[in-house]
Amino acid sequence: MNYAYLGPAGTFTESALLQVPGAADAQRIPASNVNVALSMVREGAADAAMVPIENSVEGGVSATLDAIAQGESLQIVSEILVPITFVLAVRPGIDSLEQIKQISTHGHAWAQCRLWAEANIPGAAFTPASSTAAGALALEEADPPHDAAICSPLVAQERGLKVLVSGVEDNVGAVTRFILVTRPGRIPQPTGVDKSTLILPLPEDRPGALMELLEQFTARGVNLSRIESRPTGKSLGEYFFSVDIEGHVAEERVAAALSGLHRLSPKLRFLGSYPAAQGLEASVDTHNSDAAFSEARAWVQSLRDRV
Ligand SMILES: O=C(O)C(=O)C[C@]1(C(=O)O)C=C[C@@H](O)C=C1
Repeated sequence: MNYAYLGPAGTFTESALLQVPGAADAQRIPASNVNVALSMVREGAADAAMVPIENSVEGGVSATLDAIAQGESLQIVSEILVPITFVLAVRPGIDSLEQIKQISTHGHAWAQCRLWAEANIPGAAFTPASSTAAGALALEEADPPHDAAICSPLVAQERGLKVLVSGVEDNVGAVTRFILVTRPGRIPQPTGVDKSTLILPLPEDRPGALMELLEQFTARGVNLSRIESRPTGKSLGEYFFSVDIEGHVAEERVAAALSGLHRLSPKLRFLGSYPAAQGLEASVDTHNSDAAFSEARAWVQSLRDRV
């Protein structure tokens, strides 16, 4: 196996990848952005890609949500959670916060440190970097493009960067969720604590259309753990929904919800069922259990057999 990931080395995405069994000894290919990492999988240059999808403070990572919703189909095979803490690393010659005029980091990291930055370096101009590690590595250049970078403590330590302040995040205990993506293939076996990800286009723009889709989950006792709307990019006001549900397609109630959704929105995209990184086994009412579904199906069949 070889793995593409949002690079360069030292990103939080690489920390997530290193949690995948075997990845530490496998070939790891840094990509300059999420689209490049996913294209490498689509084109066969990588077997899998690790990309960020959701942060507990900043919400969904739009680049990933959009890239997996369109283009050739991909499949999520696992998810990894990484606790997030940031340090403020500076270029040589910077000894105080007042000297910082230019700062860089990944947009998602900046959003997680905005209040700290407003209070402590109010005059500093922000330039987005392709990742936290890319912003930090630029500090090593002969003539760095910025005075400071917000990055992981690990990359600062590994590169021997000068850290002026640690723990600059606004929310202690933040977590980012990453997904491991492959070309469509076998779906991981259910573990009892699983998630499934779907892309749901609204079949038509009319009152109650979203409600009808959501009812498919409610009626089968399927819990949603994330729902986000994203523009399709085609015209103003045209959106699709990116949804995570608790449960595995091998479970009857999930399969029944999917089949109802497919009738309402035939262009829906199933992005995979995979083990949840945390959580409890979904509590399923007796009437939504696999046994209740098979019994009901057998009963209806017995009636249809008499036709
Ligand atoms: O820049 C990195 O190090 C990343 O792995 C990307 C990313 C993200 O996209 O959210 C990952 C974790 C942090 O929340 C900040 C940035």
